Amino acid sequence: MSNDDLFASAPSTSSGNYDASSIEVLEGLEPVRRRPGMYIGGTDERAYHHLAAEILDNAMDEAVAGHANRIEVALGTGNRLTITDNGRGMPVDPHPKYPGKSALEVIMTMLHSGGKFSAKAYATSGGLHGVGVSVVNALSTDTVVEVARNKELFRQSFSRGHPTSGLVSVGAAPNRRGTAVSFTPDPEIFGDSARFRPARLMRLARSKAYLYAGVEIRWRCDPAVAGDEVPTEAVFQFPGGLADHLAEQVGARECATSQFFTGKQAFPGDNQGSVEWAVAWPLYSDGSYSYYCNTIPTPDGGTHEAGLRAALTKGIRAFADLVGQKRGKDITADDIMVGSEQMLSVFIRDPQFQSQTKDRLTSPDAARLVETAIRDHFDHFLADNMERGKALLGFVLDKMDDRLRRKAERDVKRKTATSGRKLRLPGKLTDCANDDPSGTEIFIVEGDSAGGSAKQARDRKTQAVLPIRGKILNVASANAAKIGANQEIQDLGQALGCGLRDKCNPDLLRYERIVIMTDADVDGAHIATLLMTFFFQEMPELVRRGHLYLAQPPLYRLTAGSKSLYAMDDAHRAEIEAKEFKGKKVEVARFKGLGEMNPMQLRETTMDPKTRTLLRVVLPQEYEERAGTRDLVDRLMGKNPEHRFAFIQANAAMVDDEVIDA
Ligand SMILES: Nc1ncnc2c1ncn2[C@@H]1O[C@H](COP(=O)(O)OP(=O)(O)OP(=O)(O)O)[C@@H](O)[C@H]1O
Repeated sequence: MSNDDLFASAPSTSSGNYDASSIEVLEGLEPVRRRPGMYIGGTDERAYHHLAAEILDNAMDEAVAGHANRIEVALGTGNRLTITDNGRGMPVDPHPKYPGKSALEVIMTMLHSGGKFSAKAYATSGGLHGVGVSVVNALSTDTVVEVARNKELFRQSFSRGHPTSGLVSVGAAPNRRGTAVSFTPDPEIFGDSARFRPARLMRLARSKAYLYAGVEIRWRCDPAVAGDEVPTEAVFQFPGGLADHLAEQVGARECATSQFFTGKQAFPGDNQGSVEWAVAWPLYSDGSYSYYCNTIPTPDGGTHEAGLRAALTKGIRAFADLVGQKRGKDITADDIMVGSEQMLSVFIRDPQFQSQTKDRLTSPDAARLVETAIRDHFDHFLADNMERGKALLGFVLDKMDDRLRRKAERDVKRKTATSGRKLRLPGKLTDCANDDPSGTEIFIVEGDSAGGSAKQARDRKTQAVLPIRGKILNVASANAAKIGANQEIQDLGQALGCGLRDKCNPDLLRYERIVIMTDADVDGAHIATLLMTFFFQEMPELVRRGHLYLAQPPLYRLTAGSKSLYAMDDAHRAEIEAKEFKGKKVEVARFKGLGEMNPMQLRETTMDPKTRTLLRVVLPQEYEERAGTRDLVDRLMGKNPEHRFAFIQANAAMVDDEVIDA
C-alpha cells in the first residue's frame, strides 16, 4: 500500500473546524483551574487538604532552612485558613525579569516560580517545583498574603489567581517578620459542601512539629468550627522528634523490646542531608508506617523506605548469625517490617518524587544513604544488649514461622481445593491466627471503616474481623432462595463454618464467640437486630449454646484534666459528670461511629477482654416453651407489621442481657 492509499482511508471526510483557532494556549494560572487534578491529585477531600499542606510546607521549608522557629495554623469560619511563619518573608522587591511586578506577585501568579530550584536559598526543602502556592492561589476565592520584612508590613490580595490589589505597604511592623497566607478554597472547584476538617488539619500541623524538632507549631481554631472535635488552641513541640511521637502512638502496648529503635544521623559528606527513624515492634499490631522526605509525607514509601527495610533485614540476619541461629538466613523483610510501627524521616537535597503530589520518593541515592546510616545503629541496638537483641530475634522468628505455616496451609488448601474439599473463607474476613476455636472470637462489624479500626485493634491470635456492608437482608421476611443468594449472608455462613438452617452443625463453629459490634446509634441497633434475627432463624442452636454476644461500644469520651472516661449513653454520661467529674470542666467527644475511634480506643473500650463489657444474647425460656423461637422471630421481624406492634405493646425487652467480662 502506498502512503497515499494509507492516508486516503481515514474515516472522517471533513476536517471540520479543526484549524489554528482550535489550538489554545492557556495563560497564567488558567491550566490549574481547568485541570486541578494534575496539580493537586483531584478535587476530593484529600486534594482540598493538600492546599493547606502546600502552604504549611513552605513555612516548614523556612524553618528547616533555619530561618523560622514558629508557625501558626489558624482555621476560621467559612473555611478560611491562615498559615503564618516567622521566617524571612517572601521577597517583595521588584522582580528583575518582570518589570512592574514584585517577586511576591510573580510567586503567587506564575507557575514554576520559586527559590528552591537551586540550593542557594534553601538546602533540603520540601518544595521544588515552584508550583505550590500559585496553585493554591489559583484554586482559592480570596487569598491574602502578608509579608513582614525589614520592620515593614506588606499586603497583596488575589482572587482565583488574579491580583485584586497591588502590593502595598500597610505600615510599620517593628516586632514582626515572616509570611502569612490566608485563603478560602473555591467552591466552584471543590463543590459547595467541601470543607476543612479541623481534626485532619490539626493532625497535619502536629505531624510537622515532630518531624522537625526545631519548630513550634501553634494551632488555633474558631470555636464555632472546632465544636467538640478539636481544641480551639494548642501548641505542638516535640524536642524528642519521632521518638516522642512513636512512644505516644504505641502507648502502653507490650512490645518485643521495651526500648524502641530510634536515632538520628547526618549523611556523610557535605550534602547537608540526614535521616531520623523510630521503630517499635508491638506484640499485636497490624503495623503502621509513616515515611517522610523533607517533612513531606510519602505514603507510598519509596527509596528511603527501601533503605530502612534493607538495614533492618540485613541487620537481624547478621545478628542471628552472630548468636548461632541458623534459621536467621530465612528471615525476609516482611518478617521484620510487617506489624511493626515505624516512622522514617529524611532530609535530602534535590529530592525526586514520582509526581507533583509527592506520594513516593524516587531519589536513587536515598536508599543507600539511609541503609548505611541505619544499619550501623541497628547492629549496635541488637548487640549492645544481647537480651534485647535475642528478644527481637525471637519475635521475628515467630513471625517467620507464622508465615511459613500459613504458606504450608495455603498449599494444603490448594491441594484439597483441587480434590474438591476446600475450606472456603470470604475475602473480607480477617481471620485470627489460632486454629483451635477455643478462646477465639469473630467480630461482625458494620462497614469497612469500622472494619479497618477493628483489624488494627484486635488481638491477631484470637480475634477475627468480618466487615459487613450496611443493613443485611432481613431473613425473617425473605424466602430461602433470596437468603441463599445474599452475598453478606453467604460470607457470614462461610466465615462461621457451621452451615445454615437444618444443615447447621454447631460443632463445626470456627470460633468460640460471635460478637456483633455495631455503632452505638439507632442504625447500629437496627443492624444488630437484623443480625440477631439471622442467628435466631438460621442458626438458633448457636444462640442456645451461648455463642452470640453484643459488643458495647461507648457513645462518648469525657475528659477532665488528664483523665478520660467513656460513657455508654446519655444516662451514663450524666452519671459520670455528676460523680467522677463533679464540678470539673468536662470536654465531651461523641463517637459518631466505631470508625471514628482510633484503634487504641476501640480496643480498650470494646474489644479487649480485660476492659470491655459484652452482652450475651440468650433466648428467653418462656418463649422457647410457649411458642418456639421461630414464632417469636416471625412476629418481631416478619412480614406482618401488626404482629410486631402487638408484641411491642406486650413486652418490654426482646432478649435478656447478661453481662460478662465486666
Ligand atoms: N512562607 C514562605 N516564606 C518564604 N518564602 C516563601 C514562602 N512561601 C513561598 N515562598 C517562596 O515562594 C516560592 C514558590 O513557592 P511554591 O509553593 O509555589 O513552590 P515551591 O515551594 O518552590 O515548590 P513546590 O511546588 O514543590 O511546592 C518558594 O520557592 C519560596 O521561594
